[in-house]
Parts: sequence; structure tokens; C-alpha cells
Amino acid sequence: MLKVGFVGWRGMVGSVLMQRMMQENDFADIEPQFFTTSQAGGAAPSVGKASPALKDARNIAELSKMDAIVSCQGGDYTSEIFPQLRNSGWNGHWIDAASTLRMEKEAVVILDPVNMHVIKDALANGGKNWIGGNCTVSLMLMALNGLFKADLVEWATSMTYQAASGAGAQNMRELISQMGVVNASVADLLADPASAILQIDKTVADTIRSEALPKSNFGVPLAGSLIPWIDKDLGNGQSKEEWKGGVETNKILGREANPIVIDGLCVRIGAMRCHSQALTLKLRKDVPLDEINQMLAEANEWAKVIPNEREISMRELTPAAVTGTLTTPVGRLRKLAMGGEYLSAFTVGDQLLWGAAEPLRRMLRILVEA
Ligand SMILES: NC(=O)C1=CN([C@@H]2O[C@H](COP(=O)(O)OP(=O)(O)OC[C@H]3O[C@@H](n4cnc5c(N)ncnc54)[C@H](OP(=O)(O)O)[C@@H]3O)[C@@H](O)[C@H]2O)C=CC1
Ligand SMILES: N[C@@H](CC(=O)OP(=O)(O)O)C(=O)O
Repeated sequence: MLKVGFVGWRGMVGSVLMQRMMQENDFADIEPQFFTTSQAGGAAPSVGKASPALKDARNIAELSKMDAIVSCQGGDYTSEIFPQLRNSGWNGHWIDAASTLRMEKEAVVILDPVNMHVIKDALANGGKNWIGGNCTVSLMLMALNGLFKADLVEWATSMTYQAASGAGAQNMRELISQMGVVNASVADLLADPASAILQIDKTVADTIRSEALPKSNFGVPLAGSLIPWIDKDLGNGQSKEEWKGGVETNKILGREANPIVIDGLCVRIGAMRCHSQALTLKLRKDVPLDEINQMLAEANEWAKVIPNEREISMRELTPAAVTGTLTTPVGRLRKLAMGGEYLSAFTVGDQLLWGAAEPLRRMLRILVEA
């Protein structure tokens, strides 16, 4: 049985991974050992299978006993530990949620419903480094898999609506706290049906701009507002999150030599854990919409086509509907006024499931079943 070390299992991404592994009974087929950077010697989490006490996640000798290590601990941990482990001669499988190693030559960015061929080729060639993709990229590829499979996309531009969870657990809490402060500032006025809406609006605006709004994590208001920048400033007008859209998509698809141009704008909005994206795609040819719908629906079991109609779009193509599920719905599909090769699309996906934990879980299964 594969000996699997887990690091970062109690963080937000790690907890979702543990939930999914328990739901799918994945622990039955592995021998788990849990590691920690802060609580060595403590009890292992309860995952339906006994496992030894927590070991120190910086102990290279203990880590080296594992056949595979799954890390959701973050990029700093990966940067510190991964080189030491490899330099020590460890030749096990490294499965990681952090972005640190994604663009390394030996690393495969994993999203098996989309790139099983890339994963299988790498496995056959002795690949050992399996890295989860950026959440926005993975969710876009899950939803639009059919168009990429058919090699129909000439270029694409995305405008994203990214949830607070992408910035971390503390940011999710801060968003809710901001909402609470805003609500409290006008609670009396809201309770009075005769109060003036402009008074409510002014009080809300003053509150959002005031020092009373908690913003130590985001740095600026998110509730009642948005943040048009995600991740680092690359200095050329592009954010790092926007850069990932192009490079990671092409790496996942295994087409670095013949890349599809993908670029856009990434924006944080006040959703909890679902990223949404509006896309404009230039197709290589004018394919009828019903064929496009069919390709998208058939590409994988999670991409669900939502008819481009008002009621169902409002009901099913939203973070409220999708959160906590593995479905990656795609809708608002129509040919744009620019011509038959120009397609619009809107997708929503849970960024902690297909955006983070699920590709790692499935990669571990691929190794178990190999
Ligand atoms: N958030 C996201 O959307 C995505 C994140 N990722 C990657 O995953 C990494 C981890 O992200 P995320 O899960 O959000 O990180 P978290 O901050 O939730 O968890 C990281 C670690 O913090 C430690 N920790 C300290 N205090 C607590 C606490 N009160 N509760 C839980 N853990 C605590 C734990 O380590 P220990 O047990 O050792 O103390 C834990 O493993 C990111 O750095 C990123 O590289 C990838 C895709 C998406
Ligand atoms: N940057 C993403 C979350 C994330 O962790 O991305 P990456 O795995 O590429 O660092 C967001 O803020 O929504």
C-alpha cells in the first residue's frame, strides 16, 4: 500500500481535500501519515482510518519514508522543503497545491479530465512532480474542455469575478465582517420603511470608506465594492493572476510549443468560494451553437451547459447555486455581434474543489491505481 504523507491537511484547501477523500473512501487504499509545521506529536485527524501521531513537516528523514507527499501547506513550505527532499535523494511523488513549482520543466500541472494524456505521458517517462493549477485556470478549462478538445479556440479573453476564498481563510472571514459592519450601520434605517434610500446609501458609502470597516487582510473594502487586481504586479500592467491564465492553460494542455493566446482581467468580488468568469472566445471556425453546446456538455461529467435563458441562468449559473459542488456550469453561450466565430460564455466553479483540492485527490488515485 502506498505510504502517503499529508502536509497542510488542516488548512482551508487541506480540509476540503480531507472531506473529499473521506467521501470517496480514498483512505482505504493508502497508508496515511500526517505532518505538521506546528503540532508535532499531536493526534492525527480522524479520517476513518487510524494513523500514527503527527510528525514534523520539516523532518526530511521522516518525509523521505513516504512514497508520495501531498502538500497544501503553501508556497513558502514548498520552496523550503522540496529542494531539500529532492537533494537528499528522495524519489517519491510530490503532489502540491502551491504555485511554486508549476512552471518548472519537470512539473506537470494536473487536471486529469482535461489533460490525462499529459499526465500519462509524464508517468511513463518517470514523472514525479504533480502540481495543481491556478483555480481560475482549472475552472475555466473544466467548463470549456469541449472547445479545447476540439481545438476550436484561436484565442480567448476572460473577465473574472473571483471569490474571497482565493485570498485565504482570513479574507473570507473579513468579507463577512465587512458585510456585518455595513448592515449594522443602517439597521435602524432599514427597519423603517419610511426612511429615505439616499440616506441609507450615504451611510453605507461613508461606512465602507471609514476606519470602522475591518480591512487588515484585503487592505481595502470588498463588501459593497470590488478589487480590480489579484496577486502580484508584474510591472507591465498585467497582474500575476492574469499572466497565469495564458501560461498555465497552455502548460495544462501540453501546447507550450503552439500556445493559444489567453489574456484578460482578474477581479475580486464579494463571493465566498466560487470563481466566475465571463469569456469572449475567437473560434477557428463558425461552428453552430447547438454543436458547441453538445461538445461542451459531452467533454466531461462536470461541465453542465445552462441554456442561455434568463430564468435558468439566474438560478443555476451563480456562486450561490454552485458553491460546495463539483459542477462547473457554463452558460450565456451565444454568438457575439462581431461574427459567427466570436462566442461568449460564462462559467462558475467552486475554487476550493476543482480549483484546488480535487485535482490533487484524483492525482493520488491515479498513482494508487497505476
Ligand atoms: N486558498 C486557495 O484558494 C488556494 C490555495 N492554494 C495553495 O494552498 C496553500 C494553502 O492555502 P490555504 O489552505 O488557504 O492555507 P491555510 O492558511 O488555511 O492553511 C495553511 C496552514 O496554516 C497552518 N495553520 C495555522 N493556524 C491554523 C488554523 N487556525 N487553522 C488551520 N490551519 C492553520 C496549518 O499548518 P500546520 O498544521 O502545519 O500548523 C495549515 O496547513 C496556499 O498557500 C496556496 O499555495 C492553491 C489553490 C487555491
Ligand atoms: N490567486 C487565486 C488563489 C490561488 O491560490 O492561486 P494560485 O494557486 O495560483 O496561487 C485567487 O486569489 O483567487
